[in-house]
Order: sequence, then structure tokens, then C-alpha cells
Amino acid sequence: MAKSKFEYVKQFEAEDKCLPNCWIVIRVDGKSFHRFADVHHFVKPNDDRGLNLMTRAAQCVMDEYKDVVLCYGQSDEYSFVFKKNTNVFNRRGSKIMSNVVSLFTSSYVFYWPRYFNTQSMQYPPAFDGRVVLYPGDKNLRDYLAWRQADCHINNLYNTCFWKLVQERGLTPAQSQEKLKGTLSSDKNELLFNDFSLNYNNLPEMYRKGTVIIHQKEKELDANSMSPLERSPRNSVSFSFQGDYIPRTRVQILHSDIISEKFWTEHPQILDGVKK
Ligand SMILES: Nc1nc2c(ncn2[C@@H]2O[C@H](COP(=O)(O)OP(=O)(O)OP(=O)(O)O)[C@@H](O)[C@H]2O)c(=O)[nH]1
Ligand SMILES: [Mg+2]
Ligand SMILES: [Mg+2]
Repeated sequence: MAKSKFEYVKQFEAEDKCLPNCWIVIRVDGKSFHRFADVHHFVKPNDDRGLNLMTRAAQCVMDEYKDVVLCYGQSDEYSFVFKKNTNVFNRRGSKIMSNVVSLFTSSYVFYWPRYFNTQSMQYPPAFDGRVVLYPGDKNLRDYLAWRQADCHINNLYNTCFWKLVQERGLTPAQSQEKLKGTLSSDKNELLFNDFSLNYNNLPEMYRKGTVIIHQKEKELDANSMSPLERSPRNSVSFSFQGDYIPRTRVQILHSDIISEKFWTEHPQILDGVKK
């Protein structure tokens, strides 16, 4: 068929193919979640319903994109790591990023009632997305360490901040002033001395965030799966309650991903080989 005279406009589309042999990281982050959390009465500083819903949405992404080797989430963000040699969407950056952020957002809305019961959503949430390429394994590990360190720093600060406001009766401004310039050790002491709280006893999900990885093949026990879970991988399964069943098994962890131990225990993540 002859091309229309308008076809030339396609030339204006920019190529945005991700460099070969680089880890592709897609990070999604809630838009103005400060407001979203307030409007929906999220528990401060950590709301289990909200955090678990984020993880459910991330699982949907991991289930759809088999080349995602690891996800890491905290607060209103999740990072998805695609294996170095992925050829998903021919490595087109905006295609990958927009699909991930769109599936993540729709899953967040889809599963909302499961986590918030009868509390209805007051307005549609949005997430932004970005693509970052990391050429080396060290860069990737440092990226993940950066996100986990951010989780720790914010959580320690927020835990102190809300203790001072909710239990000591300080105004937010007074609480901020009291914490200004304090070191981690000062904050740990404040929690321990003034609120009898050992920071290390707080749930790991709050302190370390959430890591999702594929279950190792040898740990997959076919006998422990329901018939629906054993259904063909390329078919979407719904249980009788209309519950969507993920097609792959994943492990949800709250591990320290900064130290060496995690990477020694899970060498398959960087190797790209299931062990
Ligand atoms: N109360 C509560 N708030 C949370 C929770 N998780 C995330 N948030 C809120 O979400 C915000 C996330 O921070 P940011 O992503 O930096 O800020 P944002 O308001 O989303 O703004 P942009 O990302 O720039 O659009 C936090 O500052 C909190 O206000 C939670 O479990 N409980
Ligand atoms: Mg945000
Ligand atoms: Mg954020």
C-alpha cells in the first residue's frame, strides 16, 4: 500500500533505546504522596496497608515482566531491575518505563480494597517513572544501597519526629527544630531514653524496605502449588474468588541489601542464572 503523505512525521519520533549490556532500572514514585497519605489517613510514619499494597502492585509488575530480577521498595517508591541483556520491548526506554508505571498504578488501584477494606479511594493516584542505566554490577548495588540508606535515614527521622509530635505533644515545627543537626546516634538515644523504644526492634519492613526476588528454581516445590498455580505460565489465572494468582513464585524479603551477605546468598540475581 502506498504510504500517505503524512507518514514523514514518524521521523520526528526520537530513538530511546537503552545502551546494551547495562542494568535497566525503572523507579516509580507516588506523585504528591504526602497529600495522598494525609487524605487517606495513612498511619504515621508507616502504614502497613499502604506499604503492603505497594508490594502487591510491584508483584504484578514482576509477574508480568520475567526479566525483572529484583524489585526494591520503600515509602511511595519501587525500583525494578531488568537483567542486563533483556530484550524487552527491544530495550526502548520510554516503552518499558511507561508500561511499568502504568501497570504498577492500575494494580495499586485494583488491589486498594483488599488492603483498605471499605475505606474508599478519594481520588486517582499517579506515579512518576524514570529509567536509569547502570553499566556495572557495583553501580547497581550502590544504587540499591542508596535507596535502602534513604529508607533508613528517613525512617529513623520520621520515627523520632512523630514520637515527639504524637507522644510529647510538640508541634511539627518544634519537633523539626529539636531534631535539627542530630546524628543517627542521637536519634537512637532519644528513642531509647525518652520513649523506651529500641529502634532495632521496629519491624524490618519499616527499617529496611522490601526486596522481591524470584524464588530459586530448586526451592519451587510443584507439589505445594495449587492446580491453578500450576496452570501454564502464559495464561492468566483467576481463582473462584476472582483473585488473580501470580504465575511465578517470588520471595518477599526485608533484608539488608547494602552488605555482602545478601549478594552471597543470592548469586543468581547478578549472574542472571537461576540456581
Ligand atoms: N503517613 C504515611 N505517609 C507515607 C507513607 N509512605 C509514604 N508516605 C508519604 O509519602 C511521602 C513520599 O515522599 P516523596 O516521594 O519524597 O514526596 P511526595 O509528597 O510523594 O512528592 P513527589 O514524589 O515529589 O511528587 C512521604 O513524605 C510521606 O508523606 C506511610 O506509610 N505513612
Ligand atoms: Mg513521591
Ligand atoms: Mg518517594
